Amino acid sequence: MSDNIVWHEYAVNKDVRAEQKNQQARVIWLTGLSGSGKSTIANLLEQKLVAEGKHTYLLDGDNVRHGLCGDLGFSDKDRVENIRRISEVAKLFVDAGTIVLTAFISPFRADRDYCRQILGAAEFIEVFIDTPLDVCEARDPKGLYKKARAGDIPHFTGIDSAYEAPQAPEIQLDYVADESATDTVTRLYNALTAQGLL
Ligand SMILES: Nc1ncnc2c1ncn2[C@@H]1O[C@H](COP(=O)(O)OS(=O)(=O)O)[C@@H](OP(=O)(O)O)[C@H]1O
Ligand SMILES: Nc1ncnc2c1ncn2[C@@H]1O[C@H](COP(=O)(O)OP(=O)(O)O)[C@@H](O)[C@H]1O
Repeated sequence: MSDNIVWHEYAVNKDVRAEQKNQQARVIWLTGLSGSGKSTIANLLEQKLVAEGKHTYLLDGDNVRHGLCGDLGFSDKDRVENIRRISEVAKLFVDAGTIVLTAFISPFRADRDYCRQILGAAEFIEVFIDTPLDVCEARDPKGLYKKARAGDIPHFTGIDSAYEAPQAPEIQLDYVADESATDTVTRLYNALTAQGLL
């Protein structure tokens, strides 16, 4: 942090903004391997929340890497910086009273915990999409696993770059063979409401 900077408090704060939107602002942080279903699930869940009149914003790995994080690659160091920036952006959206959905691999526990720490535990909901590597690889929606196995993509998560599974996520979505994405999202939605997280 720079020297000589002082935080300003404003009258219109996070609570006022969230109350105006009639919702509890928070981050629903989806984490899992490439192909585990993060983007698909985030997309369907956001549609469901918007249909209920909620105010949302979806931050997606591939999309953010086209702009804000366009200078970052997939070394451990760059992934740490990627998740740090996303965490700060998510915090700003929560400050704006928004329900934020994030869809990043976010492979390192310490980086997810950083987001939990800067937001506060009540505002950070970690959702582990626990789709096994062999299923993700069989799906291979973008053909990236095939390229990674051929040696064309170095540091690919699950192949030659680590994924540290959450140890105590608020919600764990266990893989259910042949379950549709819509049914998985219903499972997630029901878990969120049952725990009073929406
Ligand atoms: N080396 C390597 N490892 C993993 N993923 C790779 C890699 N190279 C490119 N991609 C594509 O980038 C998407 C992951 O970006 P993220 O910002 O979510 O990654 S991270 O959280 O910083 O680890 C990821 O998107 P998803 O498949 O949606 O997870 C891939 O499309
Ligand atoms: N139950 C499910 N939940 C999520 N995705 C599923 C499910 N069943 C099959 N899929 C498919 O798996 C792929 C997941 O890809 P994607 O959402 O891009 O994952 P990620 O964002 O984690 O890389 C999609 O092609 C999706 O249609």
